Amino acid sequence: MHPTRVIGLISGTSVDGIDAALVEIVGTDFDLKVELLAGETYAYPAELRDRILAICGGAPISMAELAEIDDAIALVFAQAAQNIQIGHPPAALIGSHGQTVFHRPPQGSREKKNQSLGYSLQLGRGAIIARITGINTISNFRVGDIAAGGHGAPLVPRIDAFLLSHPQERRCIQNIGGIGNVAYLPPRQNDWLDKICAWDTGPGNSLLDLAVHHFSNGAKTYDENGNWAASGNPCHPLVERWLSQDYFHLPPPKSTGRELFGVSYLHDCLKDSQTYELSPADVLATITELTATSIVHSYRTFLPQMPDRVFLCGGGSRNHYLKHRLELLLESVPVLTTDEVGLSANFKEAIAQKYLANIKADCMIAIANILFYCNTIF
Ligand SMILES: Nc1ncnc2c1ncn2[C@@H]1O[C@H](COP(=O)(O)OP(=O)(O)OP(=O)(O)O)[C@@H](O)[C@H]1O
Ligand SMILES: CC(=O)N[C@H]1[C@@H]2OC[C@@H](O2)[C@@H](O)[C@@H]1O[C@H](C)C(=O)O
Repeated sequence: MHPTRVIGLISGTSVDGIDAALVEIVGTDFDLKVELLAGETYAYPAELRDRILAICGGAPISMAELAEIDDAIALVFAQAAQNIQIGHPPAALIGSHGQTVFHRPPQGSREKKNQSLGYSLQLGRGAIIARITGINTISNFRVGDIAAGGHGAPLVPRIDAFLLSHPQERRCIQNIGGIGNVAYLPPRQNDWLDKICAWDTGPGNSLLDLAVHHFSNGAKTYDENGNWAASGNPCHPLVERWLSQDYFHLPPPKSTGRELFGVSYLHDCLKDSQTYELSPADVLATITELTATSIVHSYRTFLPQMPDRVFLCGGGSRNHYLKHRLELLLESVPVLTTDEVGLSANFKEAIAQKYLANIKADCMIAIANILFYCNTIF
C-alpha cells in the first residue's frame, strides 16, 4: 500500500499558534502507521491572537467582524499549510480543525430526554484554505457528533485508540493544552473498544497562561518549563475549594472550554488568593496544582480502574513542574510523554486532524461525492 501524504492543522484553546503536521500515513484503523515528516507551530500575528482571545472571552462582535476574522484565520491556516510543505512533495489532503472560539456542551440528560444540543464554533473556513493551497481540505469535524447529541469533544481519543493502545497495558493519554482531556485505553483485549472513554478533565494551561500574563504585565504568555510556579508553594486549602466546583464532579461524558476556565474564572482565583496573601509564584503553583489535582481526581472518581501508565501530550507536557506534581499525586503510576512511544507530544493533535479528515472522507465517499463538500472547485 502506498503512503498518503497529508497535512493536519489545528489551533487549540491556548490560541498560541497553528500547529501544522505534514505526515505520511499507511493503512487504516489499527494498521495505521504514521511518519511525521515535518511539524511546526506558527505563532498567530499578535493582533489577530488578541482579537481571538477577546471573542473567546465573550466580547460582543458583529457578523461583519465575525466574517472578517473567520477569513483572517483561514488565511494564516493556509499559510501554515504552505510553509510546512516547503521542501516536500505536495500533500493530497488537508484536515483542518480551525480555531475554536465558542464551545457550549449539551445541557440536561439524554436518559431524562431533556437534553439540549451543544454548539461548538471553529473559525477558519476550509474552503478558503483549499482555494489558497489548491489542496482538498476537510474541516468542521465536531458538528456531526454534536448534531447527534454528543459533545463534539474530545475527538482525538479516537485516534489515540488506533495509535497508542497496548495489548496488555491500561493507558491514559492525557492532553494538557488550554484545557485538559483524557483518553482511557484499556488493554486491546475482548470488548476493549466498548470500554474506551474520554472527557475533558478541566483546565490545562488556560488559567496558568492568563495568570502569567497578569503577573508579568503582559511580558510573558506562559510559565516556561513551570519554573515560576516551581519557585512558589501551592496553597492546598485553596485547591480544595476550587475543586469543589460543579464541573469536576460532573460525570463523563463532559467537555468544557475557555467559557468556564477563562478570564472571569481567573479573576475569582486571584480574589480568593488575596485571603491567603499569596505571592505571584504561590498563585501560579496553586493554579498548576489545580490542573494536576483535577486530572488525578478525575481518574480516581470516574475511571473503571487506574491506568498502568499515563502518557502526557500537548504543551503542558513540557511543564516540568506540572509533570512532577502529577507524578507525586499519581503515586505508583508512571508518567511519560507520548514522545516516548514515538508519537510527537507537540503535534499529536495536528496529526490527528488529518486522520479525522480521512475518516470523514471515507464516510463521505461512501455516501456521496465528497468533492462538493471539500469546496475545492477545480
Ligand atoms: N516549555 C513549556 N513549558 C511550560 N508550558 C509550555 C511549554 N510549551 C508550551 N507550554 C504550554 O502549552 C500551551 C500550548 O499547548 P497546546 O498547543 O497543546 O494547547 P492547545 O492545543 O492550544 O490547547 P487545547 O488542547 O486545549 O486545544 C501554552 O499555552 C503553554 O501554556
Ligand atoms: C471545542 C474544542 O475545541 N475543544 C478542544 C479543547 O482542547 C482540549 C479539549 O478542549 C478537547 O476536548 C478539545 O480538543 C481536542 C483537540 C479533541 O477534540 O480531542
